[in-house]
Order: sequence, then C-alpha cells, then structure tokens
Amino acid sequence: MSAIRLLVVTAVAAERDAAARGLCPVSTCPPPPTPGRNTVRVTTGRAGLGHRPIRADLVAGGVGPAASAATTAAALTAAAARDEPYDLVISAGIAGGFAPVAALGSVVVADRVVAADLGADSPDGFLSVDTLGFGATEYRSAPHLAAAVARGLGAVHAPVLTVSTATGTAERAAELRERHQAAAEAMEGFGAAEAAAGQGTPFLEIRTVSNAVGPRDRSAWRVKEALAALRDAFGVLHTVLTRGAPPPYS
Ligand SMILES: O=C(O)c1cccc(C(=O)CC[C@H]2O[C@@H](n3cnc4c(=O)[nH]cnc43)[C@H](O)[C@@H]2O)c1
Repeated sequence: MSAIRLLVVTAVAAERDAAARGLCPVSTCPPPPTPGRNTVRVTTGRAGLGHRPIRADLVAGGVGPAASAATTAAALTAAAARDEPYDLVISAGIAGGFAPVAALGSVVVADRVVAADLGADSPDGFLSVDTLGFGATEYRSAPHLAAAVARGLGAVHAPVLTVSTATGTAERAAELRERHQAAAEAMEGFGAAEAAAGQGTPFLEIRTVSNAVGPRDRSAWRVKEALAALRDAFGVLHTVLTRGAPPPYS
C-alpha cells in the first residue's frame, strides 16, 4: 500500500510543530527540524497493519497569502520534479473565529477559501477581482474529503476568509460575516489554494480559533489553547485519512 503524501503549510513554526505532533504523537517523532530548513517530515504507519501509511512534509512558510503561495508552489514543483507528487495540500494554523459560529478553541474546516480583500474599493463598496473580470477570488476544498474531515473532527464546515490585514473592528467583522457567511479568517489559505489549483492538487484548510474576529485585543488571544486544538485535530485527521477513502481525493 503506497503512502498518502501530504504537504502541510503553516505560517509559523509553532503551528507546524503542533500539526506534526498531532500526526505523530510519539515523543521521538517527528525529528527536530534541520537548522536552516523550515520543513519537518513525518512518516507514520506500516502498510502491513492494514492502514495506509502517511508521509507528510510540514513547512512554516511565513505569514500572508503571498508567502504561502510561494512556499506551496515551490514545494509542489520540487515534489513533481522528484516524481513524488503530493496527494493533498493542507493550509493549517490558528485563526480568528466569527461569532457566534466559531468559538475560541473550535475547529473550522473550510468548504471554500475566499480572498476577502482582493479587489477594488469604490464609492459603491468593495468590488472583488472576479466581479471585475480578472481573476479568481475563491477556491473550493476537495468537497468529499473536506466533508469527511469536518465530520470526523466535529468541526464547523464553512467558508474561511484569507485577508492581508487582520480585521480590527466590529464593523468590518460584521461586514465580512454578512458578505461571505464565513466561520473564520486567517491570512494564508487562499495563497496555498491558488498554488495547489495551479498544479491540480486537492486542497484543504484546517483552522483552530485563537481569537474572535473583531476589535483587536491581543491579550484575549488564546494561542496556547488553539495550538493544542490544532495538535488534536491533526491526530484525528490522521485517523480519518488512514482509514478513509484513499487518494485521489475529490
Ligand atoms: O504568539 C505566539 O506564540 C504565536 C504562536 C503561533 C502563531 C501566532 C500567530 O500570530 C500566527 C499568525 C497567524 O494567525 C492567523 N490568525 C490568527 N488570528 C487571526 C485573525 O483574527 N485574523 C487574521 N489572521 C489570524 C493568521 O493566519 C496569521 O498568519 C502567534
């Protein structure tokens, strides 16, 4: 049985390491990252046990959609050149949650990712690039897989926004929630999704909520709890992937 090949892209190392610990909870696994490299590889399971093994490369690619797109595209291209293409790209990390749908510590699996501030402002309001006729503003997650993962995690399954400027007011939070019916906002998913779409690789975004979207109050962020929830979510994800339908994902 061949291994499921995952590319997991986070913004920062703390998110990468939480996801890696969830995939592979044994203390000696994964190995510490090699100095100067930002990728950790986790290999789990043995085909002989009847469950599909997983080989995951987890990379802390930087904050924002551009960093995430560049990191994802480079990793996908390098894997294709080695003739070891990934089965799935996962954008993962902590996020702001929209009240009342996504509380602190909850898990959100995106059904689609939306570039919420990619477009033009106008006297009549915001115009997205797709309404302007020059580009995509959203990508769907692999629908069957995303639904199965959301079910397994007991997660909120709804749109996740990608923004280049984190929301800092109640007015902006209400505007975004009403426009997109979103559950969460983060800063990387759309970039990873665009790179994955460019190479025909299925995509998921998994977020755990560290703060409420709204008036900025860094002291209210629960980063430690959100990272623990991310670790646990990747533990469950491991079970869903190894025991569920094999790739190719749809
Ligand atoms: O301070 C720390 O220890 C720490 C540990 C892990 C991650 C962080 C971050 O600040 C990550 C930034 C990352 O988080 C996403 N995020 C979280 N909340 C929001 C939000 O309300 N709006 C937009 N993005 C959010 C985002 O993807 C950032 O890249 C700190």
